[in-house]
Amino acid sequence: MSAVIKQWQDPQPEPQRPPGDGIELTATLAGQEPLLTPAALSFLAGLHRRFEPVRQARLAARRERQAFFDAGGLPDFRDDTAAIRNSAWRVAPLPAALLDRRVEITGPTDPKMVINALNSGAKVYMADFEDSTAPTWANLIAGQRALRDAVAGRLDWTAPDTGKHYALKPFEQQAVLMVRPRGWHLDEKHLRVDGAAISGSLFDLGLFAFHSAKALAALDRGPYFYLPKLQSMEEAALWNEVLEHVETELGLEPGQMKVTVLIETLPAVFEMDEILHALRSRIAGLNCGRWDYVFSYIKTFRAHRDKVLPERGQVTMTQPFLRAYSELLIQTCHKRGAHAMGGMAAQIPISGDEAANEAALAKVRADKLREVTAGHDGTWVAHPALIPLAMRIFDERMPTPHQQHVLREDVLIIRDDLIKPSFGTITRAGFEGNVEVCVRYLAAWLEGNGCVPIHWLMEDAATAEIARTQLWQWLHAPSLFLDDGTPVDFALLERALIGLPSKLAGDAKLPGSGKLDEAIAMLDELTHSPTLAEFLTTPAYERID
Ligand SMILES: CC(=O)SCCNC(=O)CCNC(=O)[C@H](O)C(C)(C)COP(=O)(O)OP(=O)(O)OC[C@H]1O[C@@H](n2cnc3c(N)ncnc32)[C@H](O)[C@@H]1OP(=O)(O)O
Ligand SMILES: O=CC(=O)O
Ligand SMILES: [Mg+2]
Repeated sequence: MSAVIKQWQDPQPEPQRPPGDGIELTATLAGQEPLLTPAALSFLAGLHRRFEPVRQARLAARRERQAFFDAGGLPDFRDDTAAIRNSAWRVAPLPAALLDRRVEITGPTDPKMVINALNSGAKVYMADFEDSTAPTWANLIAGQRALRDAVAGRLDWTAPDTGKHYALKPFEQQAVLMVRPRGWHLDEKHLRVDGAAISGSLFDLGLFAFHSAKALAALDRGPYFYLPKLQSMEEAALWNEVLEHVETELGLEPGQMKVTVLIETLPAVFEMDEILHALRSRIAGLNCGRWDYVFSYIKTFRAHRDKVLPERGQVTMTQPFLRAYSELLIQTCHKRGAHAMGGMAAQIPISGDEAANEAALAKVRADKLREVTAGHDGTWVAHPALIPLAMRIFDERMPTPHQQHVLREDVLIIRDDLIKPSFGTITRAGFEGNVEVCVRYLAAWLEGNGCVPIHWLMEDAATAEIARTQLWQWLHAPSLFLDDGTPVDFALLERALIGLPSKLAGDAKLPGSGKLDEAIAMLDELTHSPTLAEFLTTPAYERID
């Protein structure tokens, strides 16, 4: 289990800032000053002042578009951007370090994870301030420090309980570092500029770039980023402007900072060409962020009774709407000279049960085989033990560094393929499983842990969001029944919630055990609310330090 970071131990002298500069830090941790220097804060404030109005406009555009879907509208390819889709252009050539990305490991940014991931043998490590991180100030500061020290080659860590020492392998043997900042919808409440919270995206990306961009550029390693949860080409254009500005401010070459965009919202799948185009001087690929994509499908169609999905376990990548999404992503990327990255299988290794472990690994193997056969250029794993398995499959099936030559011209995907209803059932176990995952994940998150194993599946903000939005949609859809004929109603939810504390009581090591009551109350409130909350993490963020 990744440890929750508490505090730094090495206090530094207090830096001085001019009074009345409009910058306010509302939290302090011993030792945060070397990161949040006056120059770094002024750089972040500059980002905020320049880009906050546009961020707010983009968030308002999301709300407007959702109102159209709620009124019965359906997503579609845009008329006003047909010229981008229909003309010939390619993205800028990819840097050498990003040509072969066959296996990427992802994970939170505490020092042990960072060292383990960089040493793991994966081609890339995506250091995650997003789906797998609960953005407590302590986690963010420790993560930023770990990444800055890793880039500088001086990160090491000793486990306080066992005394085990962790140190980085030589640079040439490390995975290539990519950083995923939070999405546009999240604020960083601990840094306020002119009275308003700065965007979490700008804080995460800006602070990392401020400290490490020059060093990474000197190593010919970017910096490189994964950009999450975009919904439109205008949001991609905003990112491009931010990155151009950062390059200018930090004295980097134009296009030095490369990005991979997660296509993990339903609106974005209709704008993949446009997103690549908006970022064409710096984009290295798109990624099938399948878990958020399913979450977004549910959210977009919250009011569409005919698009209700079956229980989570039945929504696999072989459902027609998900297969269409992955094939269109591959076709679009390869046409434009970008990598088409696959996504995350949720299974993790199971210790102490050989048969169950083999069954879990077989599912991961099947998923990776599907990806490489479809034409993906690489994939994600959640755990280091899965790297050899994924690597073997890609090595066997992809002898070249990537397979951009696989154009998938056999694929013809139209709008209706991408929004096709899925068939399946909702069982009692599926309903109760959603309740359990929501409560346990939320409880862990409130304690500062953004990624936990539950029943040997990796659960993070994206997978938990599927469970949460499914419950809301099922409970608010008229006349919905479990496969045994039981009506899906609030009585069913109450029974599941009431039974949960006793079901979990025996597990003293349960992440989040101190926050179960708070999590139960939150889920109860979120599911009863007549409107669907856009993100679980927004109200939950108000409750963490
Ligand atoms: C939908 C999406 O966005 S997917 C992307 C976001 N999600 C992720 O990145 C998931 C990352 N994975 C994880 O956080 C973890 O693997 C978990 C929580 C699922 C399981 O963690 P644990 O229960 O600690 O796993 P386990 O005990 O088997 O770990 C064994 C070792 O591997 C390490 N490890 C596990 N996962 C990772 C990882 N992703 N990166 C680096 N090291 C890891 C552990 O730190 C531990 O190290 P140690 O032996 O030195 O102590
Ligand atoms: O970020 C990845 C996802 O699946 O969501
Ligand atoms: Mg995601």
